[in-house]
Amino acid sequence: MATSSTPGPLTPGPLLLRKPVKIACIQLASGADKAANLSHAADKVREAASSGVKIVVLPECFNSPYGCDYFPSYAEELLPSPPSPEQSPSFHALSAMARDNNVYLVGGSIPELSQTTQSSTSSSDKPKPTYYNTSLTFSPTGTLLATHRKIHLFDISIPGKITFRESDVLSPGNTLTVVDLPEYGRIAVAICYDIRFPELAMIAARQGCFALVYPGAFNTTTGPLHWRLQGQARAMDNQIYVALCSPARDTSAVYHAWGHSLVVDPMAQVLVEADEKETIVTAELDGDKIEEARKGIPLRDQRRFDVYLDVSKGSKTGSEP
Ligand SMILES: NC(=O)CCC(=O)C(=O)O
Repeated sequence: MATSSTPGPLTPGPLLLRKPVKIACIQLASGADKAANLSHAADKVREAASSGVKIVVLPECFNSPYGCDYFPSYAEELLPSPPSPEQSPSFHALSAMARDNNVYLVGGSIPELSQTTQSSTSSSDKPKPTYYNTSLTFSPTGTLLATHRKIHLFDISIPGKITFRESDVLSPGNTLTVVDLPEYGRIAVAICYDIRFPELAMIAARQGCFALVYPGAFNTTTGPLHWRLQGQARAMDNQIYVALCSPARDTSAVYHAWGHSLVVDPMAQVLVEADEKETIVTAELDGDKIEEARKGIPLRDQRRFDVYLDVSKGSKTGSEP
């Protein structure tokens, strides 16, 4: 199940990933038709599972176009859990994809609608819609294991290139998501822009995860600069596997995703990387590789938390402003 706490003691090395496991990132081509996107995703999950994959990852906003104008009209209610099929066709489709193919499924992300009632002194309390960018992870029996709401919203402005403000429409989540996959170990799930915040990845790694999994949709400005680099950096910092799963690029859409879904190993080597077209990339994850990396370069035992106990407050010895 998902946890959201401060880091506990490190899990002893060999237990991080109990046995090798094959992961797939489905670089899905989706369009404006949600039902068609769900059905296409189901076909691709079946295809991935037929090659022995046990952990399948879908991209950010896999069932809709990506953009602030689209979030409200594609949003689904996820509460109560499980929601009814009317509230969330995507929840039910993802659960069936996991169950029918006997895989763990990190179900990309979907826009989530949460109807919160504002308490007020007036007699008519009106529900206020709140939207999140939310990732659901299912077990091989189709049970929901974790819900991650994107914590860091994608608000950037690079003049002449790209301006995007998720926070115009979306609200941020507030919890780190670590998911136990009983046969294998733990993974962390976060969404796209979350990858730019190494603190999140480090906490997850220190909670004993063997992989950081990011459904994402970088763009054609920052993608070539930072997508692969971020994946390699998080893997290198934490000596852990990293999987990034993008939508395929659709140049007729408003937002042009970078693509290039990839898997990086604990020594920060890219094991597999797509181009921009629809495809499935797979890689075998092996716990021994994590141990090997950590034995050779023993960062775990060399950290100086006595010096940088809390980065938000500067160094512990504190000579900087
Ligand atoms: N969907 C996103 O969060 C995009 C993030 C991105 O492109 C970046 O540069 O960061």
